[in-house]
Amino acid sequence: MTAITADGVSKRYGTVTALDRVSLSVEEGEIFGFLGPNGAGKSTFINVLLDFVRPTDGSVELFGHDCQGEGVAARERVGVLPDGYSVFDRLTGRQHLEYAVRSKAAADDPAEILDRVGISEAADRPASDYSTGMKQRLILGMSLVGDPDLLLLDEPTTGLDPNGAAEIRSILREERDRGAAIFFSSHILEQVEAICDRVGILQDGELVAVDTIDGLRQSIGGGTKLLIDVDELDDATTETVRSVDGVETATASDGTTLEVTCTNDAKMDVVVELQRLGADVVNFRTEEASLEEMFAAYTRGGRA
Ligand SMILES: Nc1ncnc2c1ncn2[C@@H]1O[C@H](COP(=O)(O)OP(=O)(O)OP(=O)(O)O)[C@@H](O)[C@H]1O
Repeated sequence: MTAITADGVSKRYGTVTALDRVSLSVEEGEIFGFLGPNGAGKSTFINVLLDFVRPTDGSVELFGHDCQGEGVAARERVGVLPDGYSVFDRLTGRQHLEYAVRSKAAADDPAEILDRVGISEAADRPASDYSTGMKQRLILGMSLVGDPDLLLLDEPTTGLDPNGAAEIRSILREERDRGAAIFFSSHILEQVEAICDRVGILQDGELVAVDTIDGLRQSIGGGTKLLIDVDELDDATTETVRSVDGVETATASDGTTLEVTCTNDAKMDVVVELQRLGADVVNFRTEEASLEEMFAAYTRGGRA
């Protein structure tokens, strides 16, 4: 079933267009990454889904229920980790979970969830004593109560160290595997690349691309990255390679390594050009473009 359906959603604050005709859908059993730089409109979109913000135009549905007209029904099957959440300072982690279980009339064991999100040691300490990462884990734990069919997570890995972020990703995969839809916003590209089935790229309120990571790679022309070791490398050589047809970027790294992103067709042209310039190619390897490079290609404009 379709978990999220957004149809032409716009939100304007005075002269600021926070969302500009955003249309997308997210299915159950998929992890959708909502990616964009600061101020792109990610939180505004999640807030529209939660009916904290009313759209200026367009509509959004969760499981076929209009988020604005049928808000209670729309949010019934949803677990949320909002932007700028706060904890109840005097309640312990366990009491937070007990509260979530009661308010959702669920049957979860708070101890099990605390263990799952890695804070069982701190279960009986007041949440005011928790670090940022522990609070994040606690709120994520609360969002998991009742096995929701959709998890809406605004920057879920903020404040976590790399191991913590990896643990959270593995919880999200488990949730996806039991059939939940997961929608999470992030400006951290690696987080999205590591886990998402599909990605939407938001730029100045506009959805400039929606695809799988592989699909995005293909649509930027193969997005091949070449790493070419040469005997000597100067600025003029790098500059000339940059002007070869089909080359997106060319940068010198480590003194004698040239990093080039280009279309598949341009690969050989780059090598031929280097030879023409008299550079001796010592080693040559290719890598797939990272999400970071794709993101740069999209947000520079002209790619959508
Ligand atoms: N209540 C508001 N009043 C006026 N402008 C707002 C309001 N909320 C958001 N905006 C503006 O809308 C735009 C999108 O903001 P939003 O918080 O949705 O971005 P974001 O992608 O979540 O950013 P970040 O990654 O920094 O959290 C920004 O220009 C912001 O200043």
